Amino acid sequence: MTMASVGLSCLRYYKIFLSLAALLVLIYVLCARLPEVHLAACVENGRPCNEMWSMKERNLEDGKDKEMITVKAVTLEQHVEYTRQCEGKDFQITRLLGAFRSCISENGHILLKEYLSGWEELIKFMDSLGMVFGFISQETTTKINIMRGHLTGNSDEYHTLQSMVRYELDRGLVNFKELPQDQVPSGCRTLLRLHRALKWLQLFLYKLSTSTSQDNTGELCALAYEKALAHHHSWFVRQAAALAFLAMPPRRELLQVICVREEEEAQLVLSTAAKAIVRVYNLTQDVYEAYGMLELP
Ligand SMILES: CCCCCCCCCCCCC/C=C/[C@@H](O)[C@H](COP(=O)(O)O)NC(=O)CCCCCCCCCCCCCCC
Repeated sequence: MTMASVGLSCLRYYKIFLSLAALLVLIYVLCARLPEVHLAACVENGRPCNEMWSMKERNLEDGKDKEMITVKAVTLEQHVEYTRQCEGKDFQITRLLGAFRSCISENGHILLKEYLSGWEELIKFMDSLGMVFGFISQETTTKINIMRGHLTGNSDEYHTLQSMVRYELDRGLVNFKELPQDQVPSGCRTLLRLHRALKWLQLFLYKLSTSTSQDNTGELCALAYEKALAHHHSWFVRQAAALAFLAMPPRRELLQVICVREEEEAQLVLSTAAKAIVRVYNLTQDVYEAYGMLELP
């Protein structure tokens, strides 16, 4: 047997091994069972949410224009903030809304503690979808932990996004050229990763709010991902994300995790969440743009 033929057969085994590995990963992702999501026990003022919702909806005149939608959203915001409970669930859309709303201070600064609580709620959401989303949840947790590390002991400097940017820039802690291997990544760089993912989330929430039960949630995810995030990720991460999207639960199940039952309620909750996130996203984007930090390595 010549060296060339040994090399060729090794290459063949290597290819077979690679294909098998890819197939196994695919089967694992497709077969991983998402946890059984029971119908959410959504209680508001001691009554089932949908009952409360129909009452509220009846009290509002029906209208298709934007203004009417805003009126409805304001009503929802007031209610979800104080009374809406989704019993027995880790993830609470009220907490998510509360965090992303309250992270904007009166002068339009982003309060980091509240911002990170919003992210922690999103981690709970991902965790409730099962293991397939574990790597995304883990990556998010890593970024949150880096941020929490910065906040610990430097709470004044890291009180807001704006104070963090000033502090890190003044001390030369932001690296514009390359990611330093031997030091903790800066808050500016870390938050930028989360900020980019918020773009994905706002697009996804809007798509989900305007979709129907016929729409494939994985496709909605993928579309939003292509638009907002894919170009920031390596080839490997893009493949892993594509596999995770295949395992996205159907819309109906997602809505159960969010704890809404009726279509109208779903649209309101999702678009309200998207709006709250857009405000945070835009304010953050302005800061990163102003300091030329949108491409931090
Ligand atoms: C529930 C569905 C989840 C779909 C999530 C879509 C985003 C998918 C891509 C995430 C890939 C994460 C893998 C690692 C990426 C990192 O390379 C990359 C760059 O970091 P580096 O510069 O330090 O290397 N990291 C990141 O971009 C940070 C990604 C953070 C992902 C956050 C995703 C949040 C998803 C929240 C879903 C919640 C839906 C809520 C509905 C009410």
